[in-house]
Parts: sequence; structure tokens; C-alpha cells
Amino acid sequence: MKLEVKNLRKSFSENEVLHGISFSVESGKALGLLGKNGAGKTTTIRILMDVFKANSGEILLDGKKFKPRNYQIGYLPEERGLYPKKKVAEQIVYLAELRGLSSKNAKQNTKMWLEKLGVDEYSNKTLDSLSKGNQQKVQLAQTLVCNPEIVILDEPFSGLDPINAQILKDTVKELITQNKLVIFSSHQMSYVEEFCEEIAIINKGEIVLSGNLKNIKKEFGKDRLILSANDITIDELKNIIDTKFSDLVIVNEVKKNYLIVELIDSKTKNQLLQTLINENIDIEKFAIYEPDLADIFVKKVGEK
Ligand SMILES: Nc1ncnc2c1ncn2[C@@H]1O[C@H](COP(=O)(O)OP(=O)(O)OP(=O)(O)O)[C@@H](O)[C@H]1O
Repeated sequence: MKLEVKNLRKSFSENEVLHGISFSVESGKALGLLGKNGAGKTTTIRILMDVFKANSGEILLDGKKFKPRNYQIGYLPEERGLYPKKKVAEQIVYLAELRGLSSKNAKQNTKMWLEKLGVDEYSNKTLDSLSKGNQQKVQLAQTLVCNPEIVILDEPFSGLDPINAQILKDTVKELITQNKLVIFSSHQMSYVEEFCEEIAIINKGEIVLSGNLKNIKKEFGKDRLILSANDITIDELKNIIDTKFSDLVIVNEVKKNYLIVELIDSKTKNQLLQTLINENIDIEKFAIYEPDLADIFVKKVGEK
């Protein structure tokens, strides 16, 4: 399956909050929707789920208008939607039946997911008696109980400690290998980096970067190197480069322990290395720069 979001615009009263959002994602891949608070992630997801109507734009699944009601979708909304005073297993079974599962399958799947996520011991407790992290896992069990083909998770990691975040990561990875189409929103880069093949960064209601994460990283790292030297400070190294090697390289960024430099001509990497050696600079680091997602995000959005 391929889901395509095309040029979504959304206004609340006179205020346009989405200014033409477009991205696409296919089964067997996960798309990370990234953005700061208020960027427009949840609004986009709500439009996808038909909670809100867009003012314009379209959403297609395999080229046809996407109607969420026609599919088994696992949606974990930002405002978690379960009943605090009802028993955990009972309400998941009930919601699974509402979504079309037989009573037997609803019970089986509920048991399976509560066990898998390590919250089966709370099956007969009311939801509000559980810790926030465990409530979150119950919500996730409810999201996945119907074996959905499409999984949409809005900030699924919020409130999870590292061990439970790992359980969620493993679950998402498993969904991807089962060829599900997975979309999730987050402002936590490390999670996105770990298993999203595709990303879309939203800033102030606009997509500022989208596509395959590996290609994006390659493009950002293109012709850039990390450089440091023994016996001289980073500032001294920068000075030498600025005064002597400005025909080969320019300094992009001064980090605490190294410089990020950009080759003026991508073919001159070895020449740069040779020139540094000829200058008797004792090179400590000379490596291809591999930006992490946080670096890319900061570059595109301006701040963390
Ligand atoms: N129902 C609404 N009525 C009016 N404005 C809204 C409504 N929902 C969202 N907005 C506005 O739309 C903008 C985008 O909000 P949205 O919740 O989509 O951002 P987000 O990226 O999900 O942020 P967060 O990470 O904080 O959840 C914000 O300026 C918000 O105030």
C-alpha cells in the first residue's frame, strides 16, 4: 500500500495552520513526522483519520481517495481515548468487537497484546489505577488489537521510561517487518532515527524536508568532513584553514572538539589530507561527516 498526502491546507477560523502538507509512505516502512510543539503534526494526523476535514488537498491510498473507515487502522491519538474507570481487558475486548472482531478473537488478541506489552497482570484492574507508562501500553494494546494494516501513532513515546520505550521500539520494528504501513509523530529524534526509513519535518505548518532518511543524510553530509588535530586548539586549526587552505575547503561549523568543513571540490579530499600533512599538522580526526537527525532538524527548523 502507498499512502500519499497531497497539499493539505487547514484553517481554524481565519488562522491557517497547515499551508500545503505533502508526504508519502509505503507498507513495510515507517514514516516519522517530526516537528516542534505546535508545528501541525497532530492536525495532519487528525485529518488523515477524518477527525478534521482539510480545507483543501487530498489523501490517496494506492491512488484512490483514502477513507479510514474502510480499513483496519490502529490509531493511537494524542489525547488517549480509553475509559479510566473501566477494567483494562474488558474495554479492549469491547472496542475490538466494535471494530469488527468476533468475541473469541477479541478476547484472544487482547490477552496476546497485554502479555506482549507486559501489562497482562493489570487485566482486571481499572485503567486509572495504573501508572502513566502502563496506561500508555494499554492504549497501545488497544491500538493494535485488531491487527491493523495501517498504524498511526501520535507521540507514542511520551511518558515511557527507557525500558518501556524499548518494548515499544521492538513492537514498531515488528510491525514494519510484518509489512504494515506505519506513521508516527514525535519530537524525539533518536526514536525516529532508529527505525524510520522516511521522514517528513513540519515547521509552522509547512514541510521543510521530506524523503528517505538515508538519502537526506547523504545529501547533508555531502563533501563535508570532520577535522581535528593534536597539539593545537580547534580555533587555531580553523585559523590555519581559513588563511592557508581556503582554496580547498571552508569551515562550516566549529564544534567543541572538531571542525566540520566542506570541500570546495569533492575530488580534492586526498589533496586536503596531503596538504595538512605537508603543513606538519598532527591530524587527530579526518572523517566523512555523518549528520544525525538532530543536526538536520536543527538546520531545517532553526532550533531544537
Ligand atoms: N481545534 C483547534 N482549534 C484551533 N486551533 C487549533 C486546533 N487544533 C490545533 N490548533 C492549532 O494548530 C496548530 C498546530 O497544532 P498541532 O496540535 O497540530 O501541532 P503539533 O505539531 O501536534 O504540536 P505538539 O507537538 O505540541 O502536539 C497550533 O497552532 C494549534 O494551536
